[in-house]
Parts: sequence; structure tokens; C-alpha cells
Amino acid sequence: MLKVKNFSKSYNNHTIVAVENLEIPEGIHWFKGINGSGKSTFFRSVAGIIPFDGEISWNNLDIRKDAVDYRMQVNMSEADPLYPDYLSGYDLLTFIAEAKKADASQLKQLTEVLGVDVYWKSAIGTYSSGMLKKISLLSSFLGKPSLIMLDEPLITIDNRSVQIVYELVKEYAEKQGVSFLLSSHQDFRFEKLAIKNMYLVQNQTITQL
Ligand SMILES: Nc1ncnc2c1ncn2[C@@H]1O[C@H](COP(=O)(O)OP(=O)(O)OP(=O)(O)O)[C@@H](O)[C@H]1O
Repeated sequence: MLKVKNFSKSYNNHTIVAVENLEIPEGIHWFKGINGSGKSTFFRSVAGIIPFDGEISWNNLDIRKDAVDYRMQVNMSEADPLYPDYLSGYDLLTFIAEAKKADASQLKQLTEVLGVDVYWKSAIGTYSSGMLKKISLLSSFLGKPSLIMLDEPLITIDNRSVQIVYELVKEYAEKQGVSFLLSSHQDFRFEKLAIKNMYLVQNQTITQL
């Protein structure tokens, strides 16, 4: 269970998202909202990437008090990932795999499934947006997370990769009990997945649909 209490995130004294009380059970959930509504801001807060006011815990691990354990359990893929151009996908993914204590076989299997092994030794600066997106998506599966947030996972990747992402989400959810928060500003993007709840990010808050 993800528990969010008295949450608020502001930029330049302007509230982007505020949530008094939100409890999200395990399962696959879909966050909708128009451009700029605050989906990425909320996901980044839950991932522990940006500071915020309030309390967030996942399966009773507090994002601040249990900072390391929490971050071993909660992974995220950014909507528009940004990495240093001079690193290779290999440099980045082997680093993340080590930090997340991933089995060597997991990294190998994911690179092969997503076709990242073909280009991951080249510098990131040479990648197309879809190639970069696949590195970011792959990174979020590494280790033994119990919650994975995928921010706009289907943008920029080709149709075949979209199917692979659907399969990976299904496999990790069904076989390993991983929960997912998926975001999309478009309707009918995740119809192939067993979506438990849908949430709307709108008017500086989040409501369950
Ligand atoms: N680092 C930042 N500094 C200032 N304002 C920011 C920052 N990051 C986001 N914002 C603002 O917060 C609001 C929400 O942005 P966010 O990226 O969370 O929206 P989103 O719902 O993910 O949008 P999209 O669907 O376009 O990805 C926007 O008005 C944006 O300009």
C-alpha cells in the first residue's frame, strides 16, 4: 500500500499538487491528466527524487526514515529521461544494476528482450529518443522493486517495443507481485493491462476515478 498524507509540492510558491490523504493498494494503476497537470511531479516525489511537504510510505517503509530500503523497493522511469551524453547505456545500466543489487542474469535478459544490447556500448549522446527511452524503462525493472512507476512509458518507442513493455509489466506484476503506477495524458493507452484503479491528476490534486 502506498500512503500519501498531507502531501504538497510547490514550485516558486505555486502549488502544483496537493493531496490530503491517498491510499493506493497493490496492483497496476493508471494516472491520467493533461499536460502540465502534475503527474511527473507526483511520480518524482514518490520516487524520492525531488523534495516535498508531507508524508509518503510504501508498504510501511517511510520515504525519509527508511530512505535506502524505500529506494530499493521503489523504482521509476522518467517521461523524458536525461543522462550525461558521454556515458554509454552499458555504463549507466551496470551502475544502476549494482546499486539496486540486480542479478547479472536479470540485466542480460532485459537488455536482450528490449534489444538494448545491440547499441548499449555506444555513447548516450548518439541515441534516438526511443533508444534512450528503452534504457530508462529497462533501468526501472532492475533489482527487486515492489513498486515501479513508469511515467509516459509508451511515448517515443515503436509498436514492437510497446508490446514488449506490456509483456514486461504483466510478467513482473503476475509472477513477482510488483505494483505499477503508469501515467499517460492520453486515453486508452493501457487497455491490455489489468488496471485496478484509475486516478485523475487535475486542479492541483489527485482523485480516484
Ligand atoms: N523544476 C520545475 N520548476 C518549476 N516548475 C516546474 C518544475 N517541474 C515542473 N514544473 C511545473 O509543474 C507543473 C506540472 O508539471 P509536470 O511535469 O508534473 O506535469 P505532467 O502532468 O507530468 O505533464 P506532461 O503530461 O506534459 O508530462 C507544470 O506547470 C510545470 O511547469
